[in-house]
Amino acid sequence: MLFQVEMDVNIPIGFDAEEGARLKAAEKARFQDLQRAGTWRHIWRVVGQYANVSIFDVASNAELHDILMSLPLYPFMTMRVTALCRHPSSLHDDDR
Ligand SMILES: O=C(O)C[C@H]1C=CC(=O)O1
Repeated sequence: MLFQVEMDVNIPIGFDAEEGARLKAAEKARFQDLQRAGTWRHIWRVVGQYANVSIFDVASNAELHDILMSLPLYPFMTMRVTALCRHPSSLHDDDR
């Protein structure tokens, strides 16, 4: 199952810089593990914002929920999730 997830990150001004750096490093490692596994299929930076648009490939809504809630930066994120399915005109068989 494919989902588009839009993530906006908002770390408050004045948040401990060392803890912020630790959380960002943990987030990057978690992201790269999920990317290698094929679960976090795509990510793009939204120009001019601390935000991304991502595509996840998961087995269930519950799996996506658990992944998103376990992200190190989750407490500082606002997310919008959109379920996707293959467009009938697509040439790509893996769009599902
Ligand atoms: O930078 C972000 O958009 C937040 C998050 C998503 C992947 C990652 O490494 O950090």
